[in-house]
Amino acid sequence: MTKAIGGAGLRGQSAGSTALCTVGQSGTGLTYRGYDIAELADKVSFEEVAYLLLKGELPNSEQLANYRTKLKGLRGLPQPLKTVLEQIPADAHPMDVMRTGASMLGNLEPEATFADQYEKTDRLLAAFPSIICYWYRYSHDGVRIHTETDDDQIGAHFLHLLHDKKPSELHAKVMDVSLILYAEHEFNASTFTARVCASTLSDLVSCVTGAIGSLRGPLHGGANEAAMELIEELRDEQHARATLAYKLEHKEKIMGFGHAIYRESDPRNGIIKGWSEKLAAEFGDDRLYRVSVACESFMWEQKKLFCNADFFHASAYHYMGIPTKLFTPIFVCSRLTGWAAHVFEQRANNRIIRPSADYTGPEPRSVPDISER
Ligand SMILES: CC(=O)SCCNC(=O)CCNC(=O)[C@H](O)C(C)(C)COP(=O)(O)OP(=O)(O)OC[C@H]1O[C@@H](n2cnc3c(N)ncnc32)[C@H](O)[C@@H]1OP(=O)(O)O
Ligand SMILES: O=C([O-])CC(=O)C(=O)O
Repeated sequence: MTKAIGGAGLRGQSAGSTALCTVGQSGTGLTYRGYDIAELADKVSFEEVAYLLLKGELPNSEQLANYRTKLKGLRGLPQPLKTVLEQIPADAHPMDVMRTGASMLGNLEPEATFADQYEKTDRLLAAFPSIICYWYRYSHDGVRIHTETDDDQIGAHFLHLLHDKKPSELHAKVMDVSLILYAEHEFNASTFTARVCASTLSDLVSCVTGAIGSLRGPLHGGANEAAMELIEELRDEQHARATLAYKLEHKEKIMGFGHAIYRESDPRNGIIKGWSEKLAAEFGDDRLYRVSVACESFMWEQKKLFCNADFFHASAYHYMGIPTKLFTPIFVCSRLTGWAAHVFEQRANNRIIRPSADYTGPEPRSVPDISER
């Protein structure tokens, strides 16, 4: 549940309207076009959620089959894009790779008119896992991968490209759920970036590359990687509590905790936490899961701070063999759907977004000659 909040960061102020999502308004906290996140994560696939967000309603069986076939056909990367990806060093930030990859694709396949927006979004949706995995496998393993797998689901396709083999049913399911959880979240910082860009009547890829830049920061999407860096250092529950106590005493932010809108819990957390527990059991070493649970209880006891969507994603992704540096790019592969749906919505009822500022500078004065400064 939300409580009234105000102050810096435009907190608590409405910056527009949307039919896509509610955050903190319904009993359980998060809905996409009226559907509760828990029900979506339980009953449908990410491709159905993408269709829902982008086209307005869940697809029927035939529409879903056609949509999957279409997306599968768009996974290949043009040679000039592969050539660019091959120039990017292994120690580059993978979110910079995503930004450059999206931007290069936008150069090669520009959005000629807004009527192309659905086609261009589907292309990005299909190509993003290929972009990040092509760069990762080339720069880290020295191989040029073929990016067109026959996996029905985008999550399974990502794992297939990354590990060069089809994922287990469990891993494919968890990736699918993860993509659903990350798909959309109202006027968060990256989506708002996309909408501001869209409001100038810019092109879709510019909106998306700007949004990638906003998502990159550790206060937003980058928190799942920062959470992993924290938990991998924790030996056991006692060490977890002592480490957090030290950090809180030194006024450090604990990444993966807290939220700008939710006040008591993030409805995505319980879902990914449940899958992380299952993955821990399969993995055969549950240390990361146990220390994460210890962090969760400690932070609630001490600060009434709760895990957001990112915290248990860290252990879940790690158990599936995903390198930490690829965590936030996966968020991009999912959130693209929300960003694009917001761009469509902004374009359909546009006025340039241009707020005012409260001036705090000097009173009007005249320019002194340079010899007097
Ligand atoms: C998918 C996502 O993007 S979810 C967000 C991912 N980001 C993170 O996990 C980063 C860590 N969390 C944070 O930095 C913040 O909680 C944010 C950025 C998510 C929200 O920021 P705000 O809206 O400013 O937080 P909020 O107003 O609730 O903060 C209240 C108090 O709790 C503190 N606080 C909030 N989160 C944390 C945290 N993770 N660790 C320690 N203290 C915290 C704040 O410093 C603030 O203290 P103060 O009143 O003494 O200044
Ligand atoms: O809503 C926010 O501010 C951040 C968030 O959880 C998200 O974008 O998923």
